[in-house]
Amino acid sequence: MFPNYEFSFRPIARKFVRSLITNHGIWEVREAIILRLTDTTGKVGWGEIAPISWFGSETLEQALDFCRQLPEEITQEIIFSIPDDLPACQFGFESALEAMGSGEDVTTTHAQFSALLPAGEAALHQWRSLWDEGYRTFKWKIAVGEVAQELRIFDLLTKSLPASAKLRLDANAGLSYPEAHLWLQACDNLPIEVEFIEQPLPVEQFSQMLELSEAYPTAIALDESVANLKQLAACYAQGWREVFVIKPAIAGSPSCLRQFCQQHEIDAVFSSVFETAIARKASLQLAAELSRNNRAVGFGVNHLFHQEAENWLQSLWNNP
Ligand SMILES: O=C(O)CCC(=O)C1=CC=C[C@@H](O)[C@@H]1C(=O)O
Ligand SMILES: [Mg+2]
Repeated sequence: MFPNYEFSFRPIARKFVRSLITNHGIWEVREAIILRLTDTTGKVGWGEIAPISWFGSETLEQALDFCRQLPEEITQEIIFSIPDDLPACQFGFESALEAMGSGEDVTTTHAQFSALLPAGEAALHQWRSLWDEGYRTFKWKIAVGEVAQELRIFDLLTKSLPASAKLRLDANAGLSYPEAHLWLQACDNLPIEVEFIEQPLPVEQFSQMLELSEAYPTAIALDESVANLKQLAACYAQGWREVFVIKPAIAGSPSCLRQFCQQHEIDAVFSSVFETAIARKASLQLAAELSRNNRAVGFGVNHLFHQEAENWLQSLWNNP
């Protein structure tokens, strides 16, 4: 018989310092659910449910409905039977359970993180302060503005970044097939390394992305195409062996994710979903366990939020 856990939850909302602009649109506020499990000995485990519905996870409302229909006392059996169409809930509850016996924070330096740059020419003005903070890998959103203008900014950016910097481009599925060719050609013979172009085409154009991955030296990373475990397994089964961007907080069950990554040894880049310190800790622990090829993790996003609010959440988590 599994032990019971006292369960409580509440929605939270955190405003981005400045709107996050991607091909998916403009994102002003990051909403999520913070949950707490308390076992019979009084040990507490915090979890976070941070859906991204336009990536294919459940919506925040669906996650709230799921939490509302649960009893105040839940068991591991309930947690491990959360359906696959609620991947953010699977992550939130299972990582809260794992947090009960939580180990120390994973120590990482900024050099092991990739910092997210603002879309458009604002990137030209922001990279230096992030470089000074210690970041050496940067991600820039493309397919937000007009392609010729973005290629011009890209040229300036690759010439202004130090030669040891690495740059990732994230199209959020917003390029056309011809534009993807243009960007991949523009990535050749540059003064800095373009590590990969992330999700250049829509999810349904998998075969075109597989073809692009074999046609150019610059790697392609799937993100929206592999947002949850079912998609991850499907793309692997269809032959994808380049980069997989894994967002643990929306991928689903951490134990199933571990099993998949250990079984298939994929080239994974772990990525933030703009979570609080609660899901960040659980995600970075998974990244530390499952990352290969020494790729920076896409968690250089704290600068996108007002830090005083983040500190309050950190204290909530440290002093239940
Ligand atoms: O992966 C990173 O470097 C930072 C996180 C990040 O870029 C994203 C998080 C969530 C949704 C998207 O806006 C975006 C992405 O597409 O990877
Ligand atoms: Mg992405």
